[in-house]
Amino acid sequence: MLIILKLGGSILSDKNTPFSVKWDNLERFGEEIRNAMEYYKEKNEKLNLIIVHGGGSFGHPVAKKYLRDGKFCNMQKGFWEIQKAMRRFNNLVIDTLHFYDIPAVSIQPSSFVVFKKDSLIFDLSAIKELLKRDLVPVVHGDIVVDDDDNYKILSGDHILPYLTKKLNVDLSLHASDVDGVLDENGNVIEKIDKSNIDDVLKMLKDSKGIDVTGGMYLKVMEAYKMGVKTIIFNGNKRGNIYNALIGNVMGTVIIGD
Ligand SMILES: Nc1ncnc2c1ncn2[C@@H]1O[C@H](COP(=O)(O)OP(=O)(O)OP(=O)(O)O)[C@@H](O)[C@H]1O
Ligand SMILES: C=C(C)CCOP(=O)(O)O
Repeated sequence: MLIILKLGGSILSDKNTPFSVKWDNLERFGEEIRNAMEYYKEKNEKLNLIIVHGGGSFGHPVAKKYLRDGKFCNMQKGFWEIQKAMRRFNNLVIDTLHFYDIPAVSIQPSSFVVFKKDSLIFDLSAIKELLKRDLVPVVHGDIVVDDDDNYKILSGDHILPYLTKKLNVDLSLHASDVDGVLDENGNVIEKIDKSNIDDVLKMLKDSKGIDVTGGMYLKVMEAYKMGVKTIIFNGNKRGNIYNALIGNVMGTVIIGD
C-alpha cells in the first residue's frame, strides 16, 4: 500500500503569522501517522508513505517579498532566502515526525526540480529507493527554476498529484483546514469530476492567509488536470489524519479526467 499525504500549510501554521507553527497539530499528526503505521503492521500489510507539506507561514511570506507583478526579483538573495525558510519548516516537521519514531527524510525540490512550460523535470529515483528502504520521504513546496530563465513556486499542490500519478499511488490524501471543497452554501461537495468541475471552479475563492500559490483553486485544478483521484479532508479534526490513512475519512473526492 503506497499512500501520499499532504499536510497543508494552513493546518501546520498560521499563515498570517510568519514562522508560526501549530505545534499541537504537528505533534498530533505525528501521533496519528504512527498509529496508522501500527494499524497496517498489525494487519501484516506493508505501508509505504510519502508526506508532502506546503509553505505555510514560512515559504509564503518570504516568497512574497521577492515577487513583483507576479515575477521573482533579486533572486541572487531571494532563492536562498526562500530555500532557507522552507528548510527551516521542513526540519521542524521532520524532527517532530522522528519524535514519534517515523523514519522521515527530507526531499528538497529546489535542488533538482525544473518547472517546464507544461511539465516537470522531477527525477524520482531517490524517492523510489528511499521507499524501498521503508523510509518516509517528506517533500515540501519550494522555489524552483523554470526553463525560461525565470523562477516559479513548486507548490505542494503540484507535487501531490504529480507523485500520485508517477508513482501509481494507492491513496492520495490532502489534509487542509476545511471539511472539503465547499459549495456556495458552505456544504461539502462530495465528488468533483468532469460532470461538475467547471461549476466548482467558479466557487473557489482565495485562501484566508498569505498565499502566493493558488489556494483551493490550484489544489482542485492540479489534481483534476493530472487525472488522479485525491481526497481533500479536514486535518484539523482530531483523528482525521489516522482515519484518512486507514481509508476511512469524509471529504471531497476529486476524480481527474
Ligand atoms: N470553495 C472552497 N471550499 C473550501 N475552501 C476554500 C474554497 N475557496 C477557497 N477556499 C480556501 O482555501 C483554503 C485552503 O487552501 P490553502 O491553500 O490555504 O490550504 P493548504 O493546503 O492548507 O495550504 P498550503 O497550500 O499553503 O499548503 C481554505 O482555508 C479556504 O479559506
Ligand atoms: C511558498 C512556497 C515556497 C511553497 C508553497 O507550497 P504550497 O503552500 O503547498 O502552495
